[in-house]
Amino acid sequence: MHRTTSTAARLGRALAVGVTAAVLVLGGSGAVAAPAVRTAPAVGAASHAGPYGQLRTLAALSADRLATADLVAAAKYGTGSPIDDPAREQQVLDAVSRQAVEAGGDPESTVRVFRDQIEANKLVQRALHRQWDADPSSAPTERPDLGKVREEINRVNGELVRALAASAPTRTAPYCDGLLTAATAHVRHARGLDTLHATALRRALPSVCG
Ligand SMILES: C=C(O[C@@H]1C=C(C(=O)O)C=C[C@H]1O)C(=O)O
Repeated sequence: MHRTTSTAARLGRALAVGVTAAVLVLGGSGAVAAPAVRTAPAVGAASHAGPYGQLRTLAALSADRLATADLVAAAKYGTGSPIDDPAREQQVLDAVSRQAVEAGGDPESTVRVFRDQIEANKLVQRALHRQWDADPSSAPTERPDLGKVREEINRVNGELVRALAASAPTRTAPYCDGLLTAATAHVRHARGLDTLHATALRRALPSVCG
């Protein structure tokens, strides 16, 4: 019988693709911090990369951010904490708006991109909660620390803000949509994303171009 991928397997895959997951796992013997590992392509290089490389960096960072949705979903599952947290969302949007100005980017378009990033994250969380409700044996057996996962989200947010600022001319170019589609497909295959995460990745990116 088909069995839904466990959270541990997903976390392993997230680590394998290089997403930092400094996750505090709560266990009977106390808290164990998983190792923090390297992340996506160096964003400092994004401004030197060509248009396709810049868009691939944006897609890769968006996939990094989406990988955290599995951990957030596990952190909230069975706790009564809602998937939607409007206060936290506002904090994220205020922070990225400030960071965009610091990075020489456009705060309005940065906020638009992050609204989509947040919707994509919640899309994954909702789907996983539905899966776990339908098949409790597939539900996570460990609960990540939401505060630690949010630290990781904040870190990816900062990288994404800087990558957006560094790719401003590419993002308003007429070829942006086509290149972004190709870059998204590349990241999907390189990361081995399943249908849910591939769908969410597309949901994360429609405001990048234009
Ligand atoms: C990721 C979380 O879940 C939702 C998605 C958010 C995001 O993508 O930044 C923020 C708040 C929540 O609405 C969270 O609660 O931290």
